[in-house]
Amino acid sequence: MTISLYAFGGGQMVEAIIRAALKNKALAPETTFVTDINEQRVTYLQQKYNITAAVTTTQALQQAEIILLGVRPQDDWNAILKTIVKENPRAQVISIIAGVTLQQLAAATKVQLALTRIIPNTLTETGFGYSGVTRSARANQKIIEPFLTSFGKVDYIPEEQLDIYTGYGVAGPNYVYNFFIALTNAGVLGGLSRKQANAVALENLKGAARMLEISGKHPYELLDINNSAGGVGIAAQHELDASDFAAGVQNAVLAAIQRTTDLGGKH
Ligand SMILES: NC(=O)C1=CN([C@@H]2O[C@H](COP(=O)(O)OP(=O)(O)OC[C@H]3O[C@@H](n4cnc5c(N)ncnc54)[C@H](O)[C@@H]3O)[C@@H](O)[C@H]2O)C=CC1
Ligand SMILES: O=C(O)[C@@H]1CCC=N1
Repeated sequence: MTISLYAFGGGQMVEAIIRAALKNKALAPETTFVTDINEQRVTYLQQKYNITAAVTTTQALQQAEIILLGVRPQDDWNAILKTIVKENPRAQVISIIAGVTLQQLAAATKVQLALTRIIPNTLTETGFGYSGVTRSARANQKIIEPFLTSFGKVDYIPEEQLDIYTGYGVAGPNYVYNFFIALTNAGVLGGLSRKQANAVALENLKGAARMLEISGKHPYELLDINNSAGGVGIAAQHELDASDFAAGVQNAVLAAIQRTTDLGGKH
């Protein structure tokens, strides 16, 4: 069964959510509405997904079961919440805005809305990737869950963990993309063609992930299998251990978590 949705902000993340939710039949094009201040986005979304996208459409807002807050922390979500209170205060309101807390959202209006905060992952169409989710007292899990699970796995977490989830989990594909680039460049440096290097790295990435999943082994145990005594793997391991590899990744994650908290705090 589909649910009607009205989204404020039709940027990258809302598009990724809608694409997966339409594909998985949690949304139907005829009851999916997006408003954006950018006319080009409106035209693009309309043409690509056959949904209604517009600069404003009050009637659709009044009828929506779920309202998605898809703007950035720096945008005027305060004014959007006031519009929601005026037009449809009973809807389930889901915010994907990084760093902005339930308390900050609630403080923008006098009426208590049915708020849920999520931090979605851009891997929406893959079936992988967790959204971190924190519900307010008024949120209705039964109504929102089929929608949430249509674009990723769902992890209900305490709100204090949402910023960590954002910098670590949701920015997570970024770290993997960077690792992939570093690795494939190494293959090319070693003498493989770009095509070969990409293909080998992708297989290894998928295979190693699967190995972690099916073996249940700690990665140190898997490394032990891959590193023969006095051999090739351990020579590479020595160089990695002597480098800033681990600290670089960890510092990047900590910076992303800090940036999430700063962004929310500023607005
Ligand atoms: N891109 C990502 O990987 C993730 C993004 N998020 C969150 O999603 C939100 C959107 O991020 P992106 O899609 O990457 O940004 P984006 O910049 O692509 O999208 C924001 C959209 O909101 C529109 N907008 C701004 N003010 C508006 C208003 N008052 N009314 C209607 N539309 C308005 C903009 O024109 C733009 O199209 C942010 O709050 C971000 O923290 C959350 C998880 C992951
Ligand atoms: O870069 C961003 O702001 C979004 C939020 C988390 C990941 N991407």
